[in-house]
Amino acid sequence: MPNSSPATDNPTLAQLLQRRSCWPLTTPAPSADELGLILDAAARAPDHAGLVPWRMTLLQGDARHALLQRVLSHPQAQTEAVQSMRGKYTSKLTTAPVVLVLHAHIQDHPKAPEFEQLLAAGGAYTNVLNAAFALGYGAFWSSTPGALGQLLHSVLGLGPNDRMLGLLNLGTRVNPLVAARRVARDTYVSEWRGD
Ligand SMILES: Cc1cc2nc3c(=O)[nH]c(=O)nc-3n(C[C@H](O)[C@H](O)[C@H](O)COP(=O)(O)O)c2cc1C
Repeated sequence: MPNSSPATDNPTLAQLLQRRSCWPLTTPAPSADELGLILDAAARAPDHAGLVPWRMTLLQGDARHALLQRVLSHPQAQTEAVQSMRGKYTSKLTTAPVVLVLHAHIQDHPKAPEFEQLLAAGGAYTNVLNAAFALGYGAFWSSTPGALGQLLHSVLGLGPNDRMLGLLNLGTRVNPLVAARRVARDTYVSEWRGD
């Protein structure tokens, strides 16, 4: 199998092969209808036993700043380590016009263990990235460094079966799109021929 991508005139696949993460992001945000479509794409992820483990808490406008303030004023945030991260937390929670706090709700299931539910959630969020890109918006999936994940878990009132999986920011790209450097396919695919 050659390692370079063959040409395709399939527009869906061509777009998928060009997807990039973009940061920073600004207004305009996706319209309500566009955002609905982007979020609906999550529900087309493969999902063992139909448990719908992916969850997203949607933040827009002033709610982003309100959540940041709740995070920073949380009793567990009154440490030097957290306060030294104020700038980073502010950037992650208030730069893009739309912020999705990503979490997975894990259920006990005899055939779908936790790791499969986390994989399904990852697939759902990747669909969100691809849908945003398809509509011409920028998106970026990032971690919750330091104590941010635990603080968001607490401020959002999540439970013991909820796992924080990061932040997905959505908005308009500030910088021009730079083509992705392709990873050679044989880095991640090996063919087993039975000999
Ligand atoms: C779960 C997860 C967490 C991530 N966290 C960060 C992060 O905190 N900071 C960062 O620079 N990139 C992070 N990334 C990587 C970016 O989202 C992005 O994939 C990377 O910059 C490569 O860009 P590309 O998607 O255009 O190839 C994360 C990716 C995943 C899947």
